[in-house]
Amino acid sequence: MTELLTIRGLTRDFGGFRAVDGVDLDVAQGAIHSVIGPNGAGKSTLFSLITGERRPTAGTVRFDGRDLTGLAPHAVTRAGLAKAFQTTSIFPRLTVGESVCAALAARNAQLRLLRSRTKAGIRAEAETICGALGLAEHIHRAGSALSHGDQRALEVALALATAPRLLLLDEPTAGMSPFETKRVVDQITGLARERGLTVLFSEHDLDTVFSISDEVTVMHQGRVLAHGPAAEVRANDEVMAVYLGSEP
Ligand SMILES: Nc1ncnc2c1ncn2[C@@H]1O[C@H](COP(=O)(O)OP(=O)(O)OP(=O)(O)O)[C@@H](O)[C@H]1O
Repeated sequence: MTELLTIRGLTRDFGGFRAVDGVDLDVAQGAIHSVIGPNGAGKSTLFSLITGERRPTAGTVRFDGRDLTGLAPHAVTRAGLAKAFQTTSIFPRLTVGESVCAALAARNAQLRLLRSRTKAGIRAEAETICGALGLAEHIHRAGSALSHGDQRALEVALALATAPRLLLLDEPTAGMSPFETKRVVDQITGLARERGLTVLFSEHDLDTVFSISDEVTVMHQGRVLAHGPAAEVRANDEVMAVYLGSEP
């Protein structure tokens, strides 16, 4: 299988504390790959090293054969990697449709596609993205008026508007009810399969992880404790001991 993202020896120190410690990670093209681990394992820090929000102390990040190590976030996005939930990225006063159109227009301007795309074309693409995330009925509502689950779906829509090849989702279901969790997870999985998107996500809910992941990487104290196909990781006693020992 072709690897889209290849991480080697990725390390990040905060003062004398090593939050991410020599992580190797391969994400295959088209895979849904999750990173799990107890609180403080280093998942969010790892993601921020991939997106360029933080610079690694050591190690490399390669994406589709290109070295992205230490690049600024906008350069990483331009390379085809988008992360949802890194900030509250929705525009509260714009409607859902306007927000997605703004994100699409920004991407087109960046790629100098503006002249080849009509406003109607952008609106049609925004409608497709909103429809895929269950937001069609909210297209004329302000982002701030949406439920928590719909706001998260909008954040995924904004990330998708950058036309990524790899979508990074940091705890996509945090704070959601079981009903909302199922809806968002089904939509993300459906989108990924339909568009051939590669997804790397961190998640606390193990039922979600094992139901949708092709591959699972388990982190503990900044290191990779285990990785492999979801069924294999689930059957790993050491992994379960870490969870039972440190998770409520
Ligand atoms: N800016 C920082 N300065 C100092 N220490 C930090 C900083 N950011 C994170 N850490 C520490 O690094 C470790 C890893 O944190 P990180 O947020 O990456 O873990 P996590 O696996 O994402 O946790 P959670 O599941 O709770 O979100 C933690 O011990 C945290 O306290």
